[in-house]
Amino acid sequence: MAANDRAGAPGKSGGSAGTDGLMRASLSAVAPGTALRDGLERVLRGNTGGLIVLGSDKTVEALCSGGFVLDVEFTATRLRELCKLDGGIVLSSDLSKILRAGVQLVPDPTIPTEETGTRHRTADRVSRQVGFPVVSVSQSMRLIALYVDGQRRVLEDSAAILSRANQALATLERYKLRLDEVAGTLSALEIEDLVTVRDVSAVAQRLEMVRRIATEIAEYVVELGTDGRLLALQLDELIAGVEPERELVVRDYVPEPTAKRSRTVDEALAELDALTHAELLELPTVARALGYTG
Ligand SMILES: Nc1ncnc2c1ncn2[C@@H]1O[C@H](COP(=O)(O)OP(=O)(O)OP(=O)(O)O)[C@@H](O)[C@H]1O
Repeated sequence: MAANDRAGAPGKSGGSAGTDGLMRASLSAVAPGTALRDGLERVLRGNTGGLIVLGSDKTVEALCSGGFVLDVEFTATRLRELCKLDGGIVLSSDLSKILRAGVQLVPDPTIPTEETGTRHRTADRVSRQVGFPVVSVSQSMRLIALYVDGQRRVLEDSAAILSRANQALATLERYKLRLDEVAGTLSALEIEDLVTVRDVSAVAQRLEMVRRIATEIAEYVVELGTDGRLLALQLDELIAGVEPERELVVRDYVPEPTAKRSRTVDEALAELDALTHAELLELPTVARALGYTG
C-alpha cells in the first residue's frame, strides 16, 4: 500500500485539540482515498456490518474479551474479511495494524448512550470510555458512523458533501466580493482621514463572515479527503490574505485604552469570534465587539 493512502492516526481524546480537533482528525482518517475508508466501504457493500476501534492501549485491552489476537498489517480487504466474524475489530493507534478481530467489547454499561442496537450502543460507550474513535458499520441501516468523545457523525458519500460544499463556496464568493467592496471603501476613507466606526465595523463584519464560511468549507475538505482537492484549491485562492487582514484591521482600529475600558487585539478577535450569526449581522454589535461603546 502506498504511504499516502494510509490514514493518519487521529489519536485519543484528552489532547489539546479537544473534541472538535479529534473529530476532524478522525474524519480525515476515514476520508475517501484512505485505505481505512476503502475497507469500510467494502464492509458496507459486503453487507456484514462492523465495529472497529481506531486505536489500542491498556484501557482498550481491558474491554476486550475473546476473539483473536492477530497483529497483522492493515489492508482494506483484510478488514472486509475480518468483519465477517461476529464481534469487533481493534486497530493499532497508528492505524497501520489490525491487532484483534472477533472480540467481544465489554464497556461500562452505566455509561449513558442514546444509541439503539447493541453494535451502536457499544461503539458509543467504547469511544466515551477509552477515548479512541470507534466506527460502526450498520448492517440493517447500511451506514457508516463515527463515534468520537460522545459525538456521532454519519459518513456521507462524496457527492452529497460536494453538493453542500459547492453551495458554501458560492456563498463565500459573494461574501468575498462584498468584503472587497467595503475594504476598498475603507482604504479610500483612510486616505482622506474620514473613517467612521461604521466603516470599520462593516469591514470587520465581512471579514468574520468570510472566515466563518471558509472554516465550514475547510471541514468539508477534510471530510472529502482526496475528493476534495479541487475544493481545497478554490478555497485557498478565495481566502488568501483574509486571516492576516482580519488581524490587521482589528490591530489598527481597536480603540485606545482608557481608564474605564481597554480591549486587546486578541480580546477583540475573540469577541468577534463569539458573536452569534444574528449578532454578526448587526453593525452596532460588531462595533461593541471591537471595543467601541456608546
Ligand atoms: N459488545 C460487542 N462487541 C463486539 N461486537 C458486537 C458487540 N455488540 C454487537 N456487536 C456486533 O454487532 C453485531 C450485530 O448486533 P445487533 O444486531 O445487536 O446490532 P445492531 O445494533 O442492530 O446492528 P446493525 O445496525 O448492524 O443491524 C453482532 O453480531 C456483533 O458482531
